[in-house]
Amino acid sequence: MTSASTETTFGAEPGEAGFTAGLGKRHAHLFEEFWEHPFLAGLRDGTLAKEKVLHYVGQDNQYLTAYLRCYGLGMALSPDRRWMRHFHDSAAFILDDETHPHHVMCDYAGVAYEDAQVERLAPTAQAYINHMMAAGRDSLGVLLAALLPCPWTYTWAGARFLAEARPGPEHPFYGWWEFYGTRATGGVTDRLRVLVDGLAEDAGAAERARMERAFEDSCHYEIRFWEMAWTLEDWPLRPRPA
Ligand SMILES: Cc1ncc(C[n+]2csc(CCO)c2C)c(N)n1
Repeated sequence: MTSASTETTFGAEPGEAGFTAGLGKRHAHLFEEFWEHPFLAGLRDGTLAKEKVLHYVGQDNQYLTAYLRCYGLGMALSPDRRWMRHFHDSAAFILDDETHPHHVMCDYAGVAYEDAQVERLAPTAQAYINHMMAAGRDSLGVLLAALLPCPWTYTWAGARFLAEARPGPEHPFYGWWEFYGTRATGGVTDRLRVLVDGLAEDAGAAERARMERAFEDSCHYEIRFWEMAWTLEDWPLRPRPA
């Protein structure tokens, strides 16, 4: 980490010429695939089977716990207290606010939030988590690049759906869409993009390439996470013999 990266502007707007703008352009097809996935389409038209929604909630709660641990890795890699404040505030947001979309989904499924929790991670959720945790053993830049598709895909899709469909409170997933399309929009994603842009400026070509690969893999995992919920993915490939 060079001293220049500690001067990263916190809270500025990401520039269109920056590293993350390039990531967004080069991997735009993955954002479209994310958008087109039948699970997200079901969140748009409100037709999702309850068991798919519940599978998602159980796995996603574990995913958020792992995301919090990644903030812990970020805290350990933080060059100064401004960075620590960033991870501290970001962790508080997940702990205090990000359970809301899960509550919306549990209400839809008619199941108490506590009863939707699971112990065991499905293969895709486990693989995504392992990928993020491994990025945290590389560098702050690679870690944050791996963490970026998470808010970027959700807030992008949220803002797009709110603008295109203008759903009202009668929509069964209104609170979910409103959370990612409004409350978590911009702020979370733009702040992270500014940080990744600053770190990429200081990184050498090899580290920038690892940042891009980490970002791309996380985009794929975001799509696979929908697929995991859609197919009720679990470890056994076939039912146990009787
Ligand atoms: C698989 C998966 N990907 C993204 C999110 C959304 N999300 C989770 S943590 C975070 C960062 C901001 O607090 C955001 C936007 C999710 N819930 N599950």
